[in-house]
Amino acid sequence: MATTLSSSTYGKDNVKFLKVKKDPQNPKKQEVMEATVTCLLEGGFDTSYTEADNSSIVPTDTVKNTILVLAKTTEIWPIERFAAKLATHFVEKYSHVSGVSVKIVQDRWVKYAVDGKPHDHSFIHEGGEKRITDLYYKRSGDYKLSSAIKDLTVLKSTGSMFYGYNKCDFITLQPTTDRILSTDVDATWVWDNKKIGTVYDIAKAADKGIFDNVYNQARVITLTTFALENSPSVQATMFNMATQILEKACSVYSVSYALPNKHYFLIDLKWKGLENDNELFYPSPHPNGLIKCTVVRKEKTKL
Ligand SMILES: O=c1[nH]c(=O)c2[nH]c(=O)[nH]c2[nH]1
Repeated sequence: MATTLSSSTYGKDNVKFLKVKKDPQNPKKQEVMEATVTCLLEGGFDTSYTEADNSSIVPTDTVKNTILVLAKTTEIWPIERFAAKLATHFVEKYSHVSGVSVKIVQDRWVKYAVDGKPHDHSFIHEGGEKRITDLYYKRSGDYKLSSAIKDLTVLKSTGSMFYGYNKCDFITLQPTTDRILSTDVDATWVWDNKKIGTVYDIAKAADKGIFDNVYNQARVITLTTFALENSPSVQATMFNMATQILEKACSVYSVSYALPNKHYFLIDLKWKGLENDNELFYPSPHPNGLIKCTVVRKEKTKL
């Protein structure tokens, strides 16, 4: 059968390292970054697929070595800076590379307090929560950079409602003004290239603290809104969170949330003559709701 290669990309996935950064004034005062990197190349590799000609292939082993050498020899905080460093490296070094995708997933190691002050080099691994960046960079100069919080698991035991929804002959759900709300936060924000500049300006934005600031703001907004709002629905809450991030972060173009609604069902104890006033729940493993949205600023209407 006559076929043609319609698209391809390749590289190394799951490249892991932990980097220690020492304070030059006090080498026992340290920061750590544990990261998992994916780096995929595209470009003039077609004949490796279609003619078994390996001459164009930069081996995935070389891609892995590059990630580790650049992790050792360059500044890698924040992850957005390291993603830009990797992407530009491959395009600069190999003339047949036309595009690079880099994804970096950072573990959340947080210094913990000893005698009331954060210890210099002892950290807690805060659950499964990750900080993520995704960069797709093309030789033409185009790029798409996003950052994300993933698997930040939260639960509130009251302060959440759900009523007024569509009722049809398939409905069994009872309306409630008091329920448990729980989710694994997946929040992603896409950066506005017009505000950041070229891919080489990502390092400048990093120097200004933009990536760390917005990450911290997005995390605080998510957690504060989750706690303080009497949630009418997951939909309304996530829109509210995304709007606040867009209000605060002028370099962000869009904000997306993908939130599972992890159900906790009230256990019926009437058979034992016991009232269950939202005190004992069954954590239902599945199914879960899954609610997603992307929010952007409204375009200003021209007068
Ligand atoms: O916040 C919610 N949104 C829904 O769309 C939904 N659907 C449902 O059964 N429970 C909920 N809760």
